[in-house]
Amino acid sequence: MSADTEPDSTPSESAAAVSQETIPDREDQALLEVRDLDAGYGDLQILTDVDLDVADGEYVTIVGPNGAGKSTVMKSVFGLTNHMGGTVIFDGEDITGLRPEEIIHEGVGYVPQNDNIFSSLTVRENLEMGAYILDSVPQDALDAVFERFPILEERETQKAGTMSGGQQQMLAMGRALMLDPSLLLLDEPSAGLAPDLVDDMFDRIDAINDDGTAVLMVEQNAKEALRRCDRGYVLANGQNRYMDDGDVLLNDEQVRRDFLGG
Ligand SMILES: Nc1ncnc2c1ncn2[C@@H]1O[C@H](COP(=O)(O)OP(=O)(O)OP(=O)(O)O)[C@@H](O)[C@H]1O
Repeated sequence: MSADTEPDSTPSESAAAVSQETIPDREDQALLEVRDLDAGYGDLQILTDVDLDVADGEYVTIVGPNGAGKSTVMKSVFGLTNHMGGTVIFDGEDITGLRPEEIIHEGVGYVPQNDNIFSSLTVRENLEMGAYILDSVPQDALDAVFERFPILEERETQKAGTMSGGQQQMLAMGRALMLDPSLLLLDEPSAGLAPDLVDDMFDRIDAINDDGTAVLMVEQNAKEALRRCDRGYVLANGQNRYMDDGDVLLNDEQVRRDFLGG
């Protein structure tokens, strides 16, 4: 569904339409706080007044129609869009307008949807690139990634571009985990995966989150994402529409009808 054909939904009774009043009070444990974010590309504004919170260790997902601006939210948190207004606070620091290299330093890892590996480099070289901001590659981080994704150790010397889609996605995640981020941004991690690999990918994301890393994920596979996450946001036309616990959104009649295909 394109942005200009999005349904003109109104808040339903159960799922909470987002306003400052409905954002939970997570002041004590807030890791990421996005407030009134306006952002876009060049002069083109895509996001308007977007609010979003991720608590320490929380698993949050953003769903919504094609072109809603979901990826733009992720890119904006990671300093890859033109910032036009509002603030992004991470772990108590104002990271609004910082460059991606600076944001990585703060503890945010980002796995983009496309072009998320270096195809001509080996698996190991890709992982080492994940730690490029450090003077040397931390062996314990490499060991932890290999432990989490044993296939990457098996394929250590293989050119990344020759691996399957699922393995490349694991590599992209592994690279982002090399700096042990406290927040991992995942843009469409199941995109392009064979159906039998999608569940495995979601299980791996669950495991990363269970080990304490907060996750902010954009997914087209909205129902499964809402099933797995703690809390979800529905974004449409570059604006917040709903925010609630994943299962509340999943079971909300209007959200289902307008955004989840019934
Ligand atoms: N680099 C760019 N330059 C200009 N416009 C862009 C750029 N990237 C995205 N857009 C536009 O921003 C809008 C939001 O795109 P975005 O990719 O954030 O949406 P999305 O919700 O992630 O969609 P999808 O589910 O299709 O990936 C779209 O109209 C898109 O065409």
